Amino acid sequence: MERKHSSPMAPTFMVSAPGKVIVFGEHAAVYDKPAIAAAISLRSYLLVTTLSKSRRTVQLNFRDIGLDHTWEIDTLPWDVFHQPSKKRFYYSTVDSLDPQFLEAIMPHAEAVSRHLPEKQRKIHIKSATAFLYLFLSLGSSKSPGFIYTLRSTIPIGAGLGSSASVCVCLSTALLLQIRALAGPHPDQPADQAEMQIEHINRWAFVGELCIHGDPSGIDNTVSAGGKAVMFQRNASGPPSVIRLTKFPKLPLLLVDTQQERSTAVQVEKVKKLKTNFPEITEMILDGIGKLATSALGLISSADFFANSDALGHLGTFISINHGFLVSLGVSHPRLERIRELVDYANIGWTKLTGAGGGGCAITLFRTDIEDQTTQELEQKFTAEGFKTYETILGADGVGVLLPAVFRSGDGKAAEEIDQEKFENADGVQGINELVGVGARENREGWEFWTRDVSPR
Ligand SMILES: Nc1ncnc2c1ncn2[C@@H]1O[C@H](COP(=O)(O)OP(=O)(O)O)[C@@H](O)[C@H]1O
Ligand SMILES: C[C@@](O)(CCOP(=O)(O)O)CC(=O)O
Repeated sequence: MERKHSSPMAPTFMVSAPGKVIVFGEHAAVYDKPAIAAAISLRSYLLVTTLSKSRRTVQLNFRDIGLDHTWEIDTLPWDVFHQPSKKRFYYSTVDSLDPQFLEAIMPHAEAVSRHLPEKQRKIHIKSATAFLYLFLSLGSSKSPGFIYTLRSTIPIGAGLGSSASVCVCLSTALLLQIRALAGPHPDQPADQAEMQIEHINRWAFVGELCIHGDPSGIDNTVSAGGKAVMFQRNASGPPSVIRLTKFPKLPLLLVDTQQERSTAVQVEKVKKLKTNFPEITEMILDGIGKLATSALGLISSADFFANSDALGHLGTFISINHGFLVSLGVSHPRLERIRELVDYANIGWTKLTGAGGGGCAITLFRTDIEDQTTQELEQKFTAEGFKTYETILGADGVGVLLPAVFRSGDGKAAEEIDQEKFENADGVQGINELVGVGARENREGWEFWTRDVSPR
């Protein structure tokens, strides 16, 4: 209730960024091989409330993981982050974390969730570290107080890029607050939008570094820009990103093993394999990269849907990619069970997506499948404790709702999204109904940075 008495200095606003599926190339992407990923319709939403001048606190309220912590702005290590020799700017490229910054943040990050078991607290500390690193890098000691409330419809740690989408939301909100972003707006020149997406993406990558250690950058790249991309990290410079503007609407099923795992652990597993068996691991990673390149050739061909063999070829690439990932040791019996059920029903081709070790699998359907067959399969998945998702590939990237008010096109009154409504939205459906991007017809307000769509 106290909130109602405060007089906000800036309007409450919201940002949103999508999750993703990696269609080809996970793990190999970390070792500079090409990979293909597409944004999906599941998203994270971050509501930013500005406090009155007298309240010099910053509150991080990550509802889905139960993290709620408030820091006094004046006690944060601004002097360390703002030393002239180390100060970074909104347009800076940061590709590694500064140990001195991390050391300065640590006592503040470790102050969170002291009442919780160690395993859960560790997750909270990582999220808090990512937030504080970005807040101190981009913000100012003179900053007013804020509340950052996050809710997501992306399952956490399931290989669908939940962490990247959170980092893209944080980076966008902070860049908007320091007025480093002029958009998005409908008349924005494409090259300006492209540059702003790039700034968002660079800082989101810094957040990913805090959560993961050694991310390739593919997740934040596709979450920030949306649609689909061919991504290749480059040891000696910025990654190459090819926007796939004509990515086909593939008939995909997404199945979640509901088996917990961490991206950092799976990436570490592959690193160890590479250290112990460098030649053979390099061969596998190289094979995965070649599959991504071949798949790109296939889906870019003008007659992809007209050619009756093309979908089958793509499916074969998916099966081979999964086989390679099994060889890297990042599958899981629950993922293999999904593959077994799909293979047995003979309805398509399956691979794990994301880091593996649990998480999700994607199945590319054949075209001639009866509805009844897929329904029976989905029932089997449910009976065995899997969760299926329907999603659309090629969703919009990061978007903004500023102020956090919806105006319906049908003459209804404007609807304000306040802290309380957002916190109390009931589950995924409640979030989608309250703030969902494109979830309701005739709803105006959300704006997206639109990438240069000229083919590259
Ligand atoms: N909804 C969320 N709220 C807060 N933190 C989140 C959320 N989703 C993801 N994260 C952060 O990202 C981590 C999961 O990242 P990761 O293991 O890479 O899974 P994913 O494959 O979904 O990205 C979590 O431990 C947490 O730190
Ligand atoms: C395994 C990897 O290629 C993808 C990880 O995806 P996710 O965090 O599981 O959504 C790691 C990376 O590219 O950073």
